[in-house]
Amino acid sequence: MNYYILANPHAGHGHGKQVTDELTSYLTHKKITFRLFETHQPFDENRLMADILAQKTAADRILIIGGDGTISLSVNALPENQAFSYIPAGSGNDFGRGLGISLKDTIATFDNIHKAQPKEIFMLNYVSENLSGLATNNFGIGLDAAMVDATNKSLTKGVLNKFKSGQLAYLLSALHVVLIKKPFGVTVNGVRFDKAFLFTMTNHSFFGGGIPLAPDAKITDSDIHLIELDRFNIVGVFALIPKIIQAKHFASKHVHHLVDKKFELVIDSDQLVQIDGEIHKLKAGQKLTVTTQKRTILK
Ligand SMILES: Nc1ncnc2c1ncn2[C@@H]1O[C@H](COP(=O)(O)OP(=O)(O)OP(=O)(O)O)[C@@H](O)[C@H]1O
Repeated sequence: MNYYILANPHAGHGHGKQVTDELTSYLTHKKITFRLFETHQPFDENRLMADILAQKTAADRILIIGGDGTISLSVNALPENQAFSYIPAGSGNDFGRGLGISLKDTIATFDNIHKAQPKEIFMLNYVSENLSGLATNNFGIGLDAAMVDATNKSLTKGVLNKFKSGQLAYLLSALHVVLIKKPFGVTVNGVRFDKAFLFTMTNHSFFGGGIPLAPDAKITDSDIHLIELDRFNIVGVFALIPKIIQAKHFASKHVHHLVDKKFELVIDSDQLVQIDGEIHKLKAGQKLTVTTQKRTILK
């Protein structure tokens, strides 16, 4: 049995390389055979995963090293029945947090992987006219999409990530976007929201680098958690931000928490959406269906 490792050395501003070097030295020392496939440019995961799938045998294992972007792209390139393992090496690492994997101890994480039995987890499966795929973390319309868009464009993120403050970068972008983002209308599973502001679906707890947006969501079940925040007065919205970080936001009457196996929704106006931190567009009037898909992990 060989490990086929897909690694993003640039994840976590170079942490991906550190983790990969540490792991490959350990594997060599332990005489565990592996082949390493490193990304050479953004969005290389699809090509590398195709190479891996063409070369590996049924007995071989796939191990992914990187952040939330790497795992999302990699999983989208994997067939539904292909098991995988994951070692987080990004800045936000929400998927790693959702899995309950150590974000620090690479070797302990690998030792667990090496002796693991297959486990079922669930991911969001989204389908609309122009947009379909799997989300390993979350699918957000409105505020978080605007926030991710602003954060991606912001120089601030690069500076703050050097100090390992990815969460702070998201927070600062959020503060700015909260002031300028307009609410939107949406109908979801027959429920109407006229002033949706934050509208995010997830099936594990974490968002934006460790913020517990859906504290009771579990990656091991097929429930999808939808968190909707109405746009109300701006002072109130700002006051909710620390409550979200402390997982106390469900006490607010402006926060709605829907849990279901399937969400069907239509938005009233074109909106940016963020899917695992990547920005896309969803058009007004287009039906979006979100369910879950079962995947197998060794962790
Ligand atoms: N060789 C490369 N050179 C430059 N960028 C790369 C390379 N390989 C991958 N990337 C890009 O690296 C980026 C960061 O990857 P990833 O999202 O996994 O880590 P992160 O952003 O540091 O962590 P997180 O998403 O957990 O906050 C992705 O946008 C990916 O496209």
